[in-house]
Formats: sequence, structure tokens, C-alpha cells
Amino acid sequence: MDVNDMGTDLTKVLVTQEEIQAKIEEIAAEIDREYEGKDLLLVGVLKGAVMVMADLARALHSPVKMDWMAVSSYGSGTQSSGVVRILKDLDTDIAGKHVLVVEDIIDSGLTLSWLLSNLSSRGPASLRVATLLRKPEAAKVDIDVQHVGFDIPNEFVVGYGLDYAERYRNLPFIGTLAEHVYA
Ligand SMILES: O=P(O)(O)OC[C@H]1O[C@H](OP(=O)(O)OP(=O)(O)O)[C@H](O)[C@@H]1O
Ligand code: HPA
Ligand SMILES: [Mg+2]
Repeated sequence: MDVNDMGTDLTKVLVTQEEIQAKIEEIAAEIDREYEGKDLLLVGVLKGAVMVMADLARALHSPVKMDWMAVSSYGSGTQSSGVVRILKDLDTDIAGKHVLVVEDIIDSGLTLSWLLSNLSSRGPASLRVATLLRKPEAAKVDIDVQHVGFDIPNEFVVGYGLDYAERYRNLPFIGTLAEHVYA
């Protein structure tokens, strides 16, 4: 799919497929260095992080394990409800493990902040975060994030895993959604 298949739903491409892939290679190299000789568990946050997780895991040279959590705070709108629900928990016990949470986007930060306190109560050996996107102007909580792909403006974006009402996740790039789509 490309931007021409999208009609007028998108106003622009914010991050191209090539820029995403190059950034993921960079982050993977950082992670390889950081966890050298350690067992690492990647925790992907469904559903948005599927694309980042799939590409990041394949760009790593170190062997890793992968697990998934599904949480939802957005429902079908463009604003976080602030109420996070676990839809699917991890299959594995993370006590004593090195855990890296993989996210597509940190927007208000409410989802991740909730998730990090939930996961840290399970006693991991370490708990860090990699995210492809972050919206600094939208932050409602301060979170220490070790790997950030791109800081982006405070606009609703879709593509590469990110949805609006479950659509656009399969775009290979990040685009800005036209206001008429959700107005
Ligand atoms: O920083 P926040 O304001 O909390 O927003 C970020 C979260 O929102 C999105 O998930 P969503 O709840 O839409 O679920 P999805 O991944 O299934 O689309 C996104 O994937 C992050 O997990
Ligand atoms: O900008 C966004 N787009 C799609 N999903 C999201 N979840 C949080 N922020 C966003
Ligand atoms: Mg969503």
C-alpha cells in the first residue's frame, strides 16, 4: 500500500519506509551492544508494536525471546482514555529477566507509565523501553525512555502498526491523518 491508495485520508507522509528501516537498524545496533552476553526478552505491546517488533527483532544479531502483552487505552478514538486495560498478559514470568518493552508510540505516556509500574512489580532484572515514535508535546507523564526513533509533532499519526479505528496499520510508512477522517 502506498500514499496514493489512501485518497485524501492522509495529509502527508511524516516518516518514510526507508527512514523507519534505517532508524530500526540503528536502535538494533544499540540494543546489541547494551545486552551483549545477556538473555533479553522483548515485550511487544499489541497491537501497535507488531511492525516495530518484527523488524527490530530481525535487525538484532543477539538471540532474544519475544513475548506480547495487549493493553488498550484508546478504543476507537484519537484521545487516550487514561484507563488502561490488560487484554492479554505475558505468557512468561519475567522475574530476574532483562526485559525491553517495544512500543510503536509514546503519546500521553499514560499507557507506558502504567505498563512499566505493572511490569516492575514482577521483579525483572532490568526494565527498559524502545519506541519508534514519541510526541514530546503530548506528554502527561515523564518517562525515562532509553531508545527513541523519532520525536514527532503533536498530530494523530497512522501506519506501520498505528491505527485509527483499526485502519491503516498496514501502511509501511507513518502518515498524518486528515482531520476530516476523525472530525
Ligand atoms: O502514550 P499513550 O497516550 O498512552 O498512547 C500510546 C499507546 O496507544 C496506542 O495503543 P492503543 O491503545 O491504541 O492500542 P493498539 O496498539 O491496539 O492500537 C499505542 O500503541 C501505545 O500503546
Ligand atoms: O497518534 C497516534 N496514532 C495512532 N494511535 C495512537 N495511539 C496513541 N497516539 C496515537
Ligand atoms: Mg490504537
